[in-house]
Amino acid sequence: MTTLFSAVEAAGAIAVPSADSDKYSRGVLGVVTGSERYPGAAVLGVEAASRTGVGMIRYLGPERPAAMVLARRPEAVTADGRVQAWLLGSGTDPERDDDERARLVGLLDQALPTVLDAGSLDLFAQAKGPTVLTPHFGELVPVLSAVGVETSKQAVAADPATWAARAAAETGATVLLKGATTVIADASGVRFLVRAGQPWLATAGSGDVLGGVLGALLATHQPALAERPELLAELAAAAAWLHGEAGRTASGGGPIQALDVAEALPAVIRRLLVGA
Ligand SMILES: NC(=O)C1=CN([C@@H]2O[C@H](COP(=O)(O)OP(=O)(O)OC[C@H]3O[C@@H](n4cnc5c(N)ncnc54)[C@H](OP(=O)(O)O)[C@@H]3O)[C@@H](O)[C@H]2O)[C@@H](O)CC1
Ligand SMILES: Nc1ncnc2c1ncn2[C@@H]1O[C@H](COP(=O)(O)OP(=O)(O)O)[C@@H](O)[C@H]1O
Repeated sequence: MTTLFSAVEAAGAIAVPSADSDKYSRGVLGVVTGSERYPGAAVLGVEAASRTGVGMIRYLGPERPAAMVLARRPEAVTADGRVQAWLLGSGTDPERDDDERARLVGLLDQALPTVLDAGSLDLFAQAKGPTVLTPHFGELVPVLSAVGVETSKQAVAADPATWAARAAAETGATVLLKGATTVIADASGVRFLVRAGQPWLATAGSGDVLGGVLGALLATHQPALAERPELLAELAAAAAWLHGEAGRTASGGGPIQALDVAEALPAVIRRLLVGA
């Protein structure tokens, strides 16, 4: 059944720390995003994840984006270690060498909750854990083509719900198809429509911020996801709702940049949790 996702449901997706929480029990998000060409995507995703709330972020991407991530967020850790969920692909190139492919496949073999965005969308068949694909209309076309379904960006734009459901059915992943209305579909069909955002969100890097929000929600719900797979679509919808609402809050009717959206997240979450 499809429902329009609500603020109450989004509030339920926030993992609030308790007196016995520590940074590991809250959840660690591993991030492999950004490249020489698009280093900013790494900064945007890490900033968004950190402002959504997570115990720790391990940024494990290339050197230049890593330096930029640390300059913006010294809290990020660039050493290998325990991780509860992965965010892969924003700002990366799907034209990777064999070593990089083997490394990413190795991460996917861990079967942890994973967001596959942008340059990592082609790895959906290698993902072993609960996986959310986060394409825009243009990016859904090659995902479908890889499973033998030919379509076009125009066809997807004309009927996003149908194509999101088809992609979920064919790939076995949960699909978050971005747009003015974001569609979340899983194996049971279209689960949620999210219309929290507004057109000022159509700005470069906005999707990289969404990836960070979703990564944080997966990392903070890893044990629950293992018990309740249908939670994945709920978390994806919550991420789209938080992203949209943060965009609306940051904008107030005027222009915004992607980083503004990430910075507005704590206020949006505070309003959801304590109504202030
Ligand atoms: N600061 C940074 O580091 C930033 C880094 N970024 C990173 O850049 C990488 C590439 O991102 P990208 O998918 O936007 O690819 P890009 O080559 O621009 O477009 C290819 C074609 O796709 C289409 N298309 C694009 N968007 C669409 C949409 N929303 N809805 C529908 N269609 C859309 C459009 O097709 P057309 O307009 O020709 O129909 C366009 O020609 C990716 O890794 C991302 O994370 C970006 O987030 C920006 C900030
Ligand atoms: N007209 C719109 N109204 C509301 N939200 C939008 C609109 N256009 C884009 N968005 C949102 O902005 C984000 C754009 O993501 P994406 O296309 O991946 O951009 P980028 O690659 O620049 O990060 C998505 O979350 C999408 O839902």
